[in-house]
Amino acid sequence: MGSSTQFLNIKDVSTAFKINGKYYDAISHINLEVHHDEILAIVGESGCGKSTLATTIMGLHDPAETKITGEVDFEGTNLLKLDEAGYNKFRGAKIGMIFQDPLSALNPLKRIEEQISEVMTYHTNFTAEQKHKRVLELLDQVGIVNPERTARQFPHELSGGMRQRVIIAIAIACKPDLIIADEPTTALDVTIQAQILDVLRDIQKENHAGIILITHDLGVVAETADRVAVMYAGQIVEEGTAEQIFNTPKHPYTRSLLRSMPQRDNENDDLYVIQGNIPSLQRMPHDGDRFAPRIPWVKDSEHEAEPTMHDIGDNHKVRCTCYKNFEFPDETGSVKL
Ligand SMILES: Nc1ncnc2c1ncn2[C@@H]1O[C@H](COP(=O)(O)OP(=O)(O)OP(=O)(O)O)[C@@H](O)[C@H]1O
Repeated sequence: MGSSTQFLNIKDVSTAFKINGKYYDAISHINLEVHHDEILAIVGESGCGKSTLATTIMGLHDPAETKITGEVDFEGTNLLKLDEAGYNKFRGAKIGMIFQDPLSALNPLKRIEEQISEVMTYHTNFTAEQKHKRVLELLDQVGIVNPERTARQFPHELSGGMRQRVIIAIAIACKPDLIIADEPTTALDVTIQAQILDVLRDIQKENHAGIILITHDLGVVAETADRVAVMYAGQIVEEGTAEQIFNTPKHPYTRSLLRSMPQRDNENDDLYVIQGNIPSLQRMPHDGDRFAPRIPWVKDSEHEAEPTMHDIGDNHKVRCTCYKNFEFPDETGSVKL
């Protein structure tokens, strides 16, 4: 991946929420780059900060309740310095967003055509005729078989999968360079899920967009992503190509996630369960390896006091040194879970 295609650079970004008058970090010192023509998956358990990262990039936080530091450089503009009017020029135009629940993202009272056209009315000078043509083109691009008919329908007349296709059509209407998809297939059944992921992949290829795909589902990541950032407790703990993450995972958290993933060809139903939980924001440790309490058999001396990201070659990065000698208890045979 050449650095020339990089267009989003997230630098040292932290977002803290105000809880009972005090600020607590939900994401801490995030550094990430997104390139054109790639799908970057952000993966981790519920509560690890994936959505907070997405909404921070999109400027969707109330400044009275959140403290955001760092820089989000999008094609030369630091998004974090924009006011609401400034952000509105980017959202829907150069940055498209796809949320988990297509029903709540659509207006129940408006026909599909009107909802897709709106974004073009706001961001382009298209005539009514041009917009109509583009609506049909978009519905076709997201795999809707009868665009004319669907354009005239209301959201409640469509299935969940169709609604998610419409949401994608809205997100890509102005050919954004960046698409942020937050759990885009979680509400859908497996077959439809695969179809929607195909649509996303096709769009990324056709539009040369960069896509940030947020998911807790490693199956989705394996199907779709070019690169992967694994998040734990508000930090990135490992980053690499999909191949590096799936074939040579390093961080104990990544390895635990992979071990807890159901395998199609695995006859053994006993899935690995990661001990404990992600700490709440108020209980988040600030020193040491945040994952250490969940791998208690690893000695303190194996962890760095202040874990940093290590580039272990070919841009494969891993936080903390504890990965070096890490083994699961059943691999060493010496510790019982
Ligand atoms: N507005 C808020 N006020 C206070 N705490 C928040 C707020 N939004 C998120 N959090 C907390 O921040 C942490 C990260 O949440 P976030 O929703 O970003 O995680 P996530 O990985 O996207 O999880 P999920 O997959 O369940 O959406 C959690 O502890 C959550 O409770």
